[in-house]
Amino acid sequence: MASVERVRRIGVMGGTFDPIHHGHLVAASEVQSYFDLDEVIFVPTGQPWQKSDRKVSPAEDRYLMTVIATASNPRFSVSRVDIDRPGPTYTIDTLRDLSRLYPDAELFFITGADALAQILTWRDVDETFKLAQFVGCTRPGTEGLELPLDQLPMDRITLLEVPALAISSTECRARVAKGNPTWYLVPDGIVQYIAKRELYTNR
Ligand SMILES: Nc1ncnc2c1ncn2[C@@H]1O[C@H](COP(=O)(O)OP(=O)(O)OP(=O)(O)O)[C@@H](O)[C@H]1O
Ligand SMILES: O=C(O)c1ccc[n+]([C@@H]2O[C@H](COP(=O)([O-])O)[C@@H](O)[C@H]2O)c1
Repeated sequence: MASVERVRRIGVMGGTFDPIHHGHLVAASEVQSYFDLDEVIFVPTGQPWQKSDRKVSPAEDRYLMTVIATASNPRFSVSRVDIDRPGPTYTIDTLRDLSRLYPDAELFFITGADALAQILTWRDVDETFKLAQFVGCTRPGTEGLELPLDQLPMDRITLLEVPALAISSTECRARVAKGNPTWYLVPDGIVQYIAKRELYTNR
């Protein structure tokens, strides 16, 4: 009897990753395991339009850091779709591009609770929910955050408790600027890449 092939399940972890840290990696790993995902694709943003009030490192640096941080996990990969698309980055475009590349796959877009709480401000959000299921991971500091539950399609959203890592890219950048260590907050290769490229030194 011919075996029935399971639909491929792909996680999509979008982020600015400036820099990528262990909070991102643990969230992706937990969602991969919980939903038995075949793969998690990390997608660094091109131009994060909701962060236009701050200086964001060059996309190639953020892309390379994401490659370095994910290289050792056989289920993790990195996509350039957002950094190669000109203009502001919208998740609707990310998911359209990935749906074209993986037409038969089921997509799971992974966010932290803070990003999920802002999701109604995203472009074409109704359409976005049609292209992927959403997974909102708990994140320290977001405990009191109110999700607009009555306005969200909760049948397309799973809230997942992940091991709490109180790490943010903002804190990592601030530590580098002050000369404090980031060892063990980010993978070793990222500490070394930040030093080599002199990122976040405000020079
Ligand atoms: N420690 C964490 N635990 C769980 N999710 C996280 C954590 N840090 C970031 N995320 C989620 O990862 C995604 C990408 O995050 P992003 O690259 O903006 O990192 P960040 O640490 O929030 O950055 P910044 O401090 O610069 O705003 C977002 O959905 C965010 O909510
Ligand atoms: O689609 C949008 O309008 C939109 C607005 C803000 C953020 N996002 C996406 O949310 C993910 C996390 O974003 P950030 O800025 O918190 O790193 C990343 O994939 C962004 O492209 C998407």
